Amino acid sequence: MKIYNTLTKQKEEFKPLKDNRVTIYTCGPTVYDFFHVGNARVFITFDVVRSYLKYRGYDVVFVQNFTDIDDKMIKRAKEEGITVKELAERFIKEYFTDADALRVKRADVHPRATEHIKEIIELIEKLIEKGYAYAVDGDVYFAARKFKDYGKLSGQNLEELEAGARVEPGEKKKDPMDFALWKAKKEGEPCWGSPWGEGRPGWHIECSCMSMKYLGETIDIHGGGSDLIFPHHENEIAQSEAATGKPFARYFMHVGYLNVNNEKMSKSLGNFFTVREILKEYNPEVLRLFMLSTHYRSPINFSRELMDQARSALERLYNALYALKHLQEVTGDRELNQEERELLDRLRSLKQKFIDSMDDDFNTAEALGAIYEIVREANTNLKDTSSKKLVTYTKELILELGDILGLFGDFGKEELVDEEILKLIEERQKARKEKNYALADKIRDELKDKGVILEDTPSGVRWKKIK
Ligand SMILES: Nc1ncnc2c1ncn2[C@@H]1O[C@H](COP(=O)(O)OP(=O)(O)OP(=O)(O)O)[C@@H](O)[C@H]1O
Ligand SMILES: [Zn+2]
Repeated sequence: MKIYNTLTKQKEEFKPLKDNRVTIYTCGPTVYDFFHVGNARVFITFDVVRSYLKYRGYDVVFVQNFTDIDDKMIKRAKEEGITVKELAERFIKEYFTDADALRVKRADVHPRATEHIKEIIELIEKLIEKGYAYAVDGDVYFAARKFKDYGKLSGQNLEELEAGARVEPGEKKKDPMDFALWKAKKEGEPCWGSPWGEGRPGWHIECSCMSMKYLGETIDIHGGGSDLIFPHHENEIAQSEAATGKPFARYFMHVGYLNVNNEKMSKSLGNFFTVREILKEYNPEVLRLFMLSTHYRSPINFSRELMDQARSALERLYNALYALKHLQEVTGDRELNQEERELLDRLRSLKQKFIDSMDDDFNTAEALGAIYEIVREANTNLKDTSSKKLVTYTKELILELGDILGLFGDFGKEELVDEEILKLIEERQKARKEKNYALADKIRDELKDKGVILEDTPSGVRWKKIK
């Protein structure tokens, strides 16, 4: 299988460092607010990467941190009149609520920066010892120029890096390219004791430290959004490789931006929707299907129109599954005939197409294409005279492939009806009997708003719930 590696700017054959074991670290959220749909793209992408690697038989160890101390955290805590710790506790909880709703599986470890201060200090001490870092008045900086490979990830040379570098007010670095490992305490800020006085860690060092602690000095895959390539991941490489003399991560994967009107969705621009808001309107799988319909490295534009299209596509997929479930009940158990064997061959090659697409740098858009083709084959070729074996195979295949993408988790849950819905369906049936089609349509719309889709079949009305 191939992965596009930002380090080499090309697709490379993926081979884990150690046998079958794959170690992944992704940069998680700064927990000062609810996360937005742009952040969710990264979480969903790596959720799929992880579950596909597992599907392919790898033993995956996955770590995603929480940044629970930085300028944004301090500022927001002040505004809210609470401590940074209270703020972090609150939004870590909210993160899990939303991530669970999106069916993003929990990482094996979710380490927090503030719980690794001791290890962070040890790493900084090591960098000072090796001559890569220096302390000035309680701050510690990394001397970027000392690390000869600085710029290798973002592909920038020294002049370009110098042109972009600047010294912020209050910083005491010797060179604009240097960056902070430790920041001396400012009045009213949370702080920890250190050999350089009270202070707090910089942002980049936490990830180097926690990645190495939980996954080893060299890991297989390091990921995040493309905005992290520079300076965050560049600095992580410099710090870690300067300390160990070993490669930090073998493959860097970066997720493209989720945009709104061609501008990156971000809190600072104010053009964001939280996942919490979006899930009031859409089923979580609609958001997943929407995201996965584009390759993870390409930009996506977020819009209601595209979300609505994803909703219709998801409905069609569920419809096909329900139709297959119905067929399972009415078909007979017999061996496949010639035509059916040919159909089975086509279904098997579509499964292979799914795998080939995912093997090609996790091309979920094409992989979904294979699922749509399987559904098309099912819709046109399977009927109540088909072999039950083939019907079952097709249904299970769609569920198996969908599961890798975190889809169809609602399948089979339609029996959990609420009373109100049943009552409305009954009223609509009554209206139809009385030929009061205006009322019947009104009720159908009302149900639709509740996410209930009705289907009138010769054997009566069937329905399912998709938000
Ligand atoms: N619009 C976006 N599209 C894709 N990924 C994004 C987007 N915005 C943020 N990310 C990613 O989300 C993850 C969580 O990061 P973090 O919580 O620091 O977000 P953030 O930088 O505060 O977001 P914002 O850019 O809105 O301030 C990071 O991997 C980041 O690269
Ligand atoms: Zn990070």
